[in-house]
Amino acid sequence: MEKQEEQPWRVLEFYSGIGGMRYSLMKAGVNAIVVEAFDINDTANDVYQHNFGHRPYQGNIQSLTAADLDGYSANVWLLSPPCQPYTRQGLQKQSGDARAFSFLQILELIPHISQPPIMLFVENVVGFETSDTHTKMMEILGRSDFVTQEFILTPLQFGVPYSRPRYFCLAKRKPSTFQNQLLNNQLLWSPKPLFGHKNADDKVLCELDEPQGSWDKWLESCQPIESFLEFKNCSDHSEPNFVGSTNLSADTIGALEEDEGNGCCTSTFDQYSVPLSLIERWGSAMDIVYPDSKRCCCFTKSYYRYVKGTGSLLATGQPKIQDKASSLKEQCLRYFTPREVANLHSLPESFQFPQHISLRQRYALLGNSLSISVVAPLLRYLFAESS
Ligand SMILES: C[S@@+](CC[C@H](N)C(=O)[O-])C[C@H]1O[C@@H](n2cnc3c(N)ncnc32)[C@H](O)[C@@H]1O
Repeated sequence: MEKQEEQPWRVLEFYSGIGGMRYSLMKAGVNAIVVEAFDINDTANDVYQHNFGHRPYQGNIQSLTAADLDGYSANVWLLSPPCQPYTRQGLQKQSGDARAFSFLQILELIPHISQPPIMLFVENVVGFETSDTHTKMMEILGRSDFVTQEFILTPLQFGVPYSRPRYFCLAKRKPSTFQNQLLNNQLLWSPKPLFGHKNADDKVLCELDEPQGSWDKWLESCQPIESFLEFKNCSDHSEPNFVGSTNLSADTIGALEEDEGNGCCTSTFDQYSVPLSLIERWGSAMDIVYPDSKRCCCFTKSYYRYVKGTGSLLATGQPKIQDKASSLKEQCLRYFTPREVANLHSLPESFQFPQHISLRQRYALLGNSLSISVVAPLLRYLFAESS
């Protein structure tokens, strides 16, 4: 779809979830409107509607036709398709996984749309870039006259103490061009081009190629986890030790009340403490961080349901027992609250869950979402200097 000067870009948000792409677009500050969002999940759509006042189209993306898409006169597509076909925990069936069908099918429609999108943005897990779905995506984009630049980036590179490396594909249809055309057809591991490093010479290009080993060097410039917490202490429920003057968010209180209503919690903060039985059984597999840590692990949709590999736990014990030798039981371990996970995903303060969304659903929806601190600068770069 061609665009008139000064008109806002018309965006379609596929696999919208709780709206991470839309928040990123807002944060990027580009002149764009989301003309429709699409998600099959009722609960995700409740949250999206609660925050944006618009309910996404609730159907299977696989059933959309070229005529349906023509009807939106959109010129930008944002897509964050399911990642299970490519995750290490999954069976890695890639394009053979039913959850990958809708993504390939929607891309296959591009040549059949009377005015195809000018820009495309795809987010997925690391591992996608070596999948056969990726090969097919690149083949369709090439056939449809798109030029691509790909990135693997993590919030750690943007000052956020959160390790969530993700794959991103930015695509522009000719004659549109990227700000830095030297990076066409490359996979980059550095955010430098997003910060206006326009004239990439060979030296910079080598640096951009560095795989993840070098991520540690970004840690020093990250804020401590403490800046993302809404409360610190899990041991003394009568006197919660709030960080700064912040009170618990309406979100957290909502989740607590709702779960108390189900009779599964006796004291306000109990549901965030890690039970001793879990510590005894899984202690050695837990990723434990402290308020002054500069890194925590990726929160997945199974956080709070399973311990291993689903996200970090917070030790809120006194600094003097912050050493490995001290018993885990003394370290006062707790889960990050949904609001804290939202903060680490850089969702805005205004983001809220409707009351009826349970604690587990909140974690699941957040685990599926994305880092706005990473996606916003990528979108700004994608939209820049488009001709
Ligand atoms: C990785 S999540 C994307 C989350 C989103 N970016 C956010 O910020 O919350 C994938 C989303 O795609 C939705 N989904 C998966 N398959 C779908 C399909 N065939 N049609 C419509 N939505 C689908 C899921 O319900 C889920 O919300």
